[in-house]
Amino acid sequence: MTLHLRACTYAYRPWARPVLSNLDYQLPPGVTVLLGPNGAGKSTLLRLAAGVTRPRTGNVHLGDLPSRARAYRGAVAWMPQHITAMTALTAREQVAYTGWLKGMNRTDAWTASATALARVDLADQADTRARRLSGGQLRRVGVAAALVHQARVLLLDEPTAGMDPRQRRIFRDVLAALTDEVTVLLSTHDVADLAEESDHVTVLQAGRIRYTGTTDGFLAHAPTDATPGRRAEAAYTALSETSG
Ligand SMILES: Nc1ncnc2c1ncn2[C@@H]1O[C@H](COP(=O)(O)OP(=O)(O)OP(=O)(O)O)[C@@H](O)[C@H]1O
Repeated sequence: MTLHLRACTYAYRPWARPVLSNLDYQLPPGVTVLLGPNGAGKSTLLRLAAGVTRPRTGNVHLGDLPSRARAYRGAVAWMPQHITAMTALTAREQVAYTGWLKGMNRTDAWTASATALARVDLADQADTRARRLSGGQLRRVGVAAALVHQARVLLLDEPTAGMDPRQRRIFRDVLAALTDEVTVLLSTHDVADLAEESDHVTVLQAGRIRYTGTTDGFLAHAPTDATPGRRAEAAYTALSETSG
């Protein structure tokens, strides 16, 4: 089942210039990294894909399922850019609560919460109140919440922001361990860290798709003398500079 945004236009105010205008986007299978400068519209695209924001015109589907359908919200997980610590809840309770909101029963959500926290290396903080966690730990709670209900599509808004290098590596391991049935779209400014390990790259600029395709195709935009290990950054810079 493919997630498809068709002719989507979105503006935050009726009179404002649209952030996304007549955008067509089809999410390929595997892991896609969404790149773009601040304000390009990455979070907006992810919110539309998650069904938490409706396009002014156009539509969003997962296969035949429209984003307004209840089943759509069960099939898609969204990790917002800003994770809110729920007052008085522990990390495990917060993740379990997300599972319950997504339709799991209480027992399954409680069990799956512990598993998801272990996957992001946060088992030792499961009983800590979420509001006492560091920024990087809270982001891992956000990733765990996205993993908890076995969604088919994961939409992750800057999942590695604020994570230390070890945690970023663990996050890459989490992605690598996902089964082929799971499709991922994640936004990041960590171009070097994530882009070279993804299957696909999408570059968004001022609400338009500047590039979408395989990671190899993306890296081919790097100059031939680009330093090994910095090819993704070089490719991104080259694409940004040649934008029309
Ligand atoms: N709640 C809002 N109200 C009004 N304008 C908004 C709102 N959220 C975002 N915008 C505007 O929409 C545009 C796209 O924002 P968006 O957050 O989607 O970009 P982004 O690519 O995710 O940026 P960043 O990399 O900084 O997170 C920006 O011009 C931003 O100012």
